[in-house]
Amino acid sequence: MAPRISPLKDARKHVIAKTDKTCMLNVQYINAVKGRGVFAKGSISQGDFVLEYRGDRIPAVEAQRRRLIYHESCTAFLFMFRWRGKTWCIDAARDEGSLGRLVNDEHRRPNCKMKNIDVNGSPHLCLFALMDIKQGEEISYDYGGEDCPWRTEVCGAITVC
Ligand SMILES: C[S@@+](CC[C@H](N)C(=O)[O-])C[C@H]1O[C@@H](n2cnc3c(N)ncnc32)[C@H](O)[C@@H]1O
Repeated sequence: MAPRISPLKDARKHVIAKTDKTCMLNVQYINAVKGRGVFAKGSISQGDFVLEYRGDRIPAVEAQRRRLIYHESCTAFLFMFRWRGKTWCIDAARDEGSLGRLVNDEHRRPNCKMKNIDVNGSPHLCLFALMDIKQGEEISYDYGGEDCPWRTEVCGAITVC
């Protein structure tokens, strides 16, 4: 059997090639509230690189401008992060078929974590598995922040989460 490639090397390989692990992941429609999600087609081991959140990398000021002009459903694709002392954003609003933009939020028991990795001097947001993930499980991570309305609203009723 071929030796296991390190998760970081695997991430860099996919970042450079701009590819998703479509042999390991697929997209499924979940329901009208959540929309689509990304699911494991096979088992994923704790620590593995899962996918990159790909999109346009833009400075915070440009993200702010786009937030004002985008339809509300598109602002969910603006992922803010810090890099070298400044705030940046990956804007994945444009659907280019990448899987990263379709991963849903889970703040109680996420199975992945978003990490910022340096590839040839540029930051890239990559998901790594926090635990072993079984075939058929939904890939999730904690979006962070506190402004995710679905965490507290269920069919119009307010619940305590
Ligand atoms: C980055 S998109 C994720 C992909 C999205 N599900 C789709 O089908 O396009 C973020 C949006 O997905 C939905 N979403 C993400 N996590 C959710 C959750 N835990 N419960 C309900 N909706 C969620 C919200 O509508 C959110 O604005």
